[in-house]
Amino acid sequence: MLKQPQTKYRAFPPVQLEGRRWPDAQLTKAPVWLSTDLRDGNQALIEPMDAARKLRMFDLLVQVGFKEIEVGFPASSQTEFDFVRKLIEEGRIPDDVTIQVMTPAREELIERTVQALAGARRAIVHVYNAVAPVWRRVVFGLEVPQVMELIARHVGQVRRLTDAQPQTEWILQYSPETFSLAELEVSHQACETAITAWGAGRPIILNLPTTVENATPNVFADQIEWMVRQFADRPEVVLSVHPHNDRGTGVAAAELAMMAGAHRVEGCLFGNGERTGNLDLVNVALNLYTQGVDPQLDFSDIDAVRRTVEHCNHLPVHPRHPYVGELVYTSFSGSHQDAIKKAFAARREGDVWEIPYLPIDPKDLGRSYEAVIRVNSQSGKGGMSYLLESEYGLAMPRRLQIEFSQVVQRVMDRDGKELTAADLWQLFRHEYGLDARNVIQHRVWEAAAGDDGQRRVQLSANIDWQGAPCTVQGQGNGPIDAFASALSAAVGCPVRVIDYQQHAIGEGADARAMAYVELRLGDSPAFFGVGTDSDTSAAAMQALISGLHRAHAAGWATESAPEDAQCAVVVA
Ligand SMILES: CC(=O)SCCNC(=O)CCNC(=O)[C@H](O)C(C)(C)COP(=O)(O)OP(=O)(O)OC[C@H]1O[C@@H](n2cnc3c(N)ncnc32)[C@H](O)[C@@H]1OP(=O)(O)O
Ligand SMILES: CC(C)C(=O)C(=O)O
Repeated sequence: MLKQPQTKYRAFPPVQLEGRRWPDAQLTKAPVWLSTDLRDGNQALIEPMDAARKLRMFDLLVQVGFKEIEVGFPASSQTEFDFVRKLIEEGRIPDDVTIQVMTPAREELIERTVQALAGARRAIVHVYNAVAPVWRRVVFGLEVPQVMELIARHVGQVRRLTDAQPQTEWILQYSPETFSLAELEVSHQACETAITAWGAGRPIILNLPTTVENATPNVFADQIEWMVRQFADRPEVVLSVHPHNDRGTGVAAAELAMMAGAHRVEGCLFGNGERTGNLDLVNVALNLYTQGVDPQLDFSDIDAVRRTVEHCNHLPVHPRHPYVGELVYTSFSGSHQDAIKKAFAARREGDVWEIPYLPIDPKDLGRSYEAVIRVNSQSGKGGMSYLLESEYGLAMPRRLQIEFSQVVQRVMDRDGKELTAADLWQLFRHEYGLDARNVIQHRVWEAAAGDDGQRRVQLSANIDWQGAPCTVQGQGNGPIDAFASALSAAVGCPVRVIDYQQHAIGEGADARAMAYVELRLGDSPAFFGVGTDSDTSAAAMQALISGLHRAHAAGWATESAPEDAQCAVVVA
């Protein structure tokens, strides 16, 4: 790269526009959309579409809701010509859809183009020629007056040929190709020349392209507002824009152009097209949708649209592509996951969509919440607890989330891979011994009230303590308290329950209790235990043993069992 790029490149000059209004405009309705997937998109493909792929794309565009579709460049090849004939002759164009075809300003090509449209109910003939200085000088070798003469002659020819087929309702589209690179006065003169040659007052679309993006989108917006002012009092003129994406700002250019007064927008699905692509129409449409504006295009099964587009174009859509990419609704990072999880929990039916890091509800586009949160080494407790809650119904207490996320992090640090919900669930079951059946049997009965008059219960349980069956007994103000005191006696060290929470998972006959206990063994730090059972007391007791096992496994143990222990629990 050059140290002094100004010796080779120069900035496009800003537009001198007094009192520009577009910066204050707000987009409140959808533009007229024109899909050029079958023309500009197609001409950029490694393998242009055959008839079958073209038809599939056409049907998709109709189904999504496009009312104007550029179906090809009939003079370019027999395939293109035949495709247009097929649509017309087989009656495949719905009454509310208008097809458009493109031709350069060349006599024999215009003639063939109009022939291709014979019998169409309504059609847009799209004539283009480049108007920017470099093209005039290098490509055509024409001065401005000769460019105007070229337009007048060829638009006049389109008029004569189409007038001879009055059964079709004709619209002319004229594109001063390379508009964004041209002097505004020259583009304006080119458009006026086309209007005059077509016949003042007859419907015409003036389509203003950034054939190659060459400036920041505000410059394009200025250019469009300047043109809008020239045609403000001519209702027969539809001002259209056709952005490309060379600087990566095709969408911004289209949006600012709409704010500047463009009525119509041309582009392709997911931004296929020459070089870095045409404007991505899905992106603009869904940007409108997220502002509460009906885009008049239906992407409620966006993945089906993507699959068809990938099939027709033989090109993949990037996993990070706005709204549609495989990863665009996924958060891996902990702080994002935490915010998303909290926002989902706070959200009530009918609320305005306010979920952090998710500009749109994936469900509106037919995507599930499944992929919203995925867990890797950048994740925290929020992410893994969201997955365990959404997939397995676990409502883990906050401190358990913190404890288990350290277990998850250790596995991540070791393996460095993503953990799925199923992986996390397996790790959780293993860590908290959910598959072990530690409480084999238990019995609880009322004991005489204590001196304080409070209720006392007596509990006896057959448990499996580290592979050895034994019976423990204890008393307390409820089954959990009684079981804690039974275990204290059995292990010879006080088992203190700091916190206990329980909830159901599943419904009806399949419902199970999920119990979470936080305990200390003697002076140990707090450990969580988790238990599950169809019986709520059994679940709680399982959780206590689970916590005890974990404390024990971490090296916290009594020195020896007291002599009056009900069973010979051997603790290391
Ligand atoms: C920005 C855009 O997307 S514009 C659309 C571009 N799309 C396509 O080109 C796809 C289809 N094109 C084709 O199949 C072919 O190019 C055809 C059939 C149109 C023409 O093929 P050819 O006659 O072999 O010409 P070629 O492809 O080399 O085109 C260049 C010629 O057309 C002229 N030309 C280019 N654009 C235009 C135009 N809009 N109006 C008039 N003449 C034009 C060039 O000056 C050049 O003329 P020259 O041969 O006298 O120097
Ligand atoms: C609108 C036409 C001429 C076009 O495809 C372009 O300029 O990119």
